[in-house]
Amino acid sequence: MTGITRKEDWEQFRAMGRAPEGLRDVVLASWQRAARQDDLASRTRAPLVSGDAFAGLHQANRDVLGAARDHLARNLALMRASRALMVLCDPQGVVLEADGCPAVIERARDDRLLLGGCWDEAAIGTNAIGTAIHTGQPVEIRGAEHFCEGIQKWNCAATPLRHPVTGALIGVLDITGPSAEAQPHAAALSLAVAGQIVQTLGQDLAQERAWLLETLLLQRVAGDFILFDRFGQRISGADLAGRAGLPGLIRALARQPDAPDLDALAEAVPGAEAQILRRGDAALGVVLRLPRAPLRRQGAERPALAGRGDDLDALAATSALLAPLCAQGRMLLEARVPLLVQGETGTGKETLARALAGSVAPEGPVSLVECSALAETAADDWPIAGGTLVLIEPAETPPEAQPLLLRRLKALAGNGVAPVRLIALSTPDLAAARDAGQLRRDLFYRLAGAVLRLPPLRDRRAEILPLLRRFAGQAVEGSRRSPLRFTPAAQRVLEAYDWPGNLHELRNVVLSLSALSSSRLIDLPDLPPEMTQPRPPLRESALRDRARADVLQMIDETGGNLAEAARRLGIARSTLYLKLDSYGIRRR
Ligand SMILES: Nc1ncnc2c1ncn2[C@@H]1O[C@H](COP(=O)(O)OP(=O)(O)OP(=O)(O)O)[C@@H](O)[C@H]1O
Repeated sequence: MTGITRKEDWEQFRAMGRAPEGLRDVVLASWQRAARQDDLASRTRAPLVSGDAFAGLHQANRDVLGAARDHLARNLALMRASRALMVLCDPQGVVLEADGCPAVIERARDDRLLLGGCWDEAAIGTNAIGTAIHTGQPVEIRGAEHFCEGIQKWNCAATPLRHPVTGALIGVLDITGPSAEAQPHAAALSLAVAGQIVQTLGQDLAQERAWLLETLLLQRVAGDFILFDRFGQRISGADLAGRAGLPGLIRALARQPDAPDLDALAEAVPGAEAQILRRGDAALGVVLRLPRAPLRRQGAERPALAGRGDDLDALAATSALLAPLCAQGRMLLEARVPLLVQGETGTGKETLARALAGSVAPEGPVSLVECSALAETAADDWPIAGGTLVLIEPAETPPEAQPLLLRRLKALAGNGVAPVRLIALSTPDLAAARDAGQLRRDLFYRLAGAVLRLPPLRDRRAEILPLLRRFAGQAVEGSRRSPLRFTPAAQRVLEAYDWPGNLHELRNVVLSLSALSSSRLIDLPDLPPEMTQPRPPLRESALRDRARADVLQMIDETGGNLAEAARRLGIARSTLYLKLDSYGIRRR
């Protein structure tokens, strides 16, 4: 602890630039910065931002203001009793909130230690707010340690506030009182209240993250995704942190959700689709849906996820139900019978197709084609020299592209030199799509040489716990966290749940729980409420009515956009069409 800085010390420094003995380093460094600014010494009070600018700052800093509100109110009586003010500033030192002893407020008004006053060092020299911002450390500045004489009537103690997620400076909490009156605990109190505000902000943000995860779970997102909060921090999903500028892009997206820079995003993650998640008017996060493997050209390198021979063995070993499917699939594919793999979303159709392709033709390329993206003219780059062609959702092939698809398939079959193996993956019943006139009959018979049906997870309950453990392990890969464990009660609920989104849903639930759990042990209260709340038994007709109501509500919510409605329901578009048909609803 060093001695008290007297007015003479400050005058000596001003006149001769000589630092008084015992002056604290933090004060000396700040004085030297201030002395380099020509016009600063003559300032008598802090500058004021305009009313409009202040309103903008209030809005921009609403998170920290919201987190601070209760703490400021709770300390008001103490501030009044100790003849002091508690002041909250933004990261540039502009006062956003100030309250305390009325007599002190009156005096502080003259110096503009009030809403909109700017207490940055560059604006009014050495003071606790400005110096805490400059150094990033808590600091106390007493009486004559202030560089501008007009504000030497104050003692102030300030603590920088740091964002609980990003660590960025988000404001300053300051306690100021007259220098003639001792404020022995001001520094400690400023430190304590600043800590409480940051803690509350952290809790608010944790709630936001939980809301984002729940929202995503309810949407039953199929396929791979990455969920970000509005600060560009990844909450769940694949780690693409290495992609240049991705967090910045996500922050920009969440800040300006109505004019997203989709070009920049497409450049960072080609083919990804961004959806802003909003609660009321506030954009709280962004989910990036990652593209499926794109169309692969002949001879293209095998996709990273491509199956290998041992993948099929591993898949077969998962359950007694998958083993015969894997064995039959392999024999059929070896005999070049076109395979149709049929199953609800997330039952593992693509995984099975890749494993089959890898086991039968380990060296050949695996080419995936999204049939919904086929156009009348765009199939020239199909592989025709061996390998496996996987057609995803053939029922979604636009009608105008179906003749071309048929011609292509005929050509592939007739290529005796290096014939292509064919696997089609369909979520809706492809025969029903054929009967509904959605898919040409000749196309259907060319694709469905043999049908492999992947049952939904609710009919493969023996796989649930092993999958749970596998996904829990995947969730912590590359991190120091330990895999989640599940209490017996939680395991029973998870095993009994119906999993309408199948493995996608199971994986999403485990990834989300893993991201949120600090204890690493999941019990009943941690599970999504829809799993633990008892549901009254419904008769079949009531079930159908409810499903119909859900579908219609989603279509309503998406303004009639069927593709979007299907995506949010977690079903293929063709399935939605079939459902609408079965409800007797005509679509445009
Ligand atoms: N046996 C398995 N073990 C572990 N993970 C699996 C297994 N089978 C599938 N998965 C994972 O489950 C998810 C769903 O699998 P997949 O994408 O193959 O299903 P799908 O039926 O093709 O889904 P969709 O109809 O939505 O395209 C994927 O994340 C996949 O990696």
